[in-house]
Amino acid sequence: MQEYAIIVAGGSGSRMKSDIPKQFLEVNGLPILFYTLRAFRHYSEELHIILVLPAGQFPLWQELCTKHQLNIDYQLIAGGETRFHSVRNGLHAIKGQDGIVAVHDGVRPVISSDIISSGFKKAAQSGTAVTSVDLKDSIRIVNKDNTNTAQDRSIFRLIQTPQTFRLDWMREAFSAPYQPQFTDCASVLEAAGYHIHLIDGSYENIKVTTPEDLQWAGIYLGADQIGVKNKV
Ligand SMILES: Nc1ccn([C@@H]2O[C@H](COP(=O)(O)OP(=O)(O)OP(=O)(O)O)[C@@H](O)[C@H]2O)c(=O)n1
Ligand SMILES: C[C@](O)(CO)[C@H](O)COP(=O)(O)O
Repeated sequence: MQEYAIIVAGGSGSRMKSDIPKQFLEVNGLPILFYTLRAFRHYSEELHIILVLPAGQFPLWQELCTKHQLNIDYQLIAGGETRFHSVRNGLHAIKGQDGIVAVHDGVRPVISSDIISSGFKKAAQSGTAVTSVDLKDSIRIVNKDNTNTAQDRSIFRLIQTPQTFRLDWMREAFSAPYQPQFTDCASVLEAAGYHIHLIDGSYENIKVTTPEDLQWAGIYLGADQIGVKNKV
């Protein structure tokens, strides 16, 4: 079965508060997005990779590819208004009938081949595979009257990407109108009635969102000895 990866990097990065789009910020001398693309290409030479970027960022991206000599085969597609729309644009670029699609945040550069592979295997068996980890902190719910109450954290999981699905199920789910609660692909597939299967992610698989995340990305991507498998 053909495997596809949609790497979404069409956001504005408002929480990073940087002049340069966060997916282009350098970590250990290379743009974040390079590590993500290389991790997926490292997983498989056969993988059809679709990169989704805001159309206005295409020229800057091309400059960076030339500067850093990025030599990876992928298809470039324009992003949309929200993550949901960017994923949908990526899906429209897929012409085949059958396949398995992994959707991954461009700003999660510390992703291993093992996790990518588990997602494709689980989705090929069961249709859905969503990466997740246990919570390590205690959590409390803030009530309407501004009091707060402890929660049982064992019933929660933190959701990461890749999120991997059957292509036909994704197409059906993403034909629905956008809803604000669609913060990831799993919520879209769930709304379409599909059961979401969780697989293990990793604590290193951080989403670079706010400035301090850059330091952790630098440590993980530069580390030899702390179990990170996708160092480039
Ligand atoms: N219209 C959008 C919005 C988000 N994304 C992508 O979805 C991923 C997760 O989103 P997030 O970390 O929130 O990125 P931004 O939307 O860029 O950041 P912020 O919310 O701080 O503005 C990122 O790789 C981002 O580029 C996208 O492809 N298209
Ligand atoms: C898709 C995601 O990374 C899963 O944790 C997350 O939902 C993205 O949220 P964001 O607010 O768009 O960063």
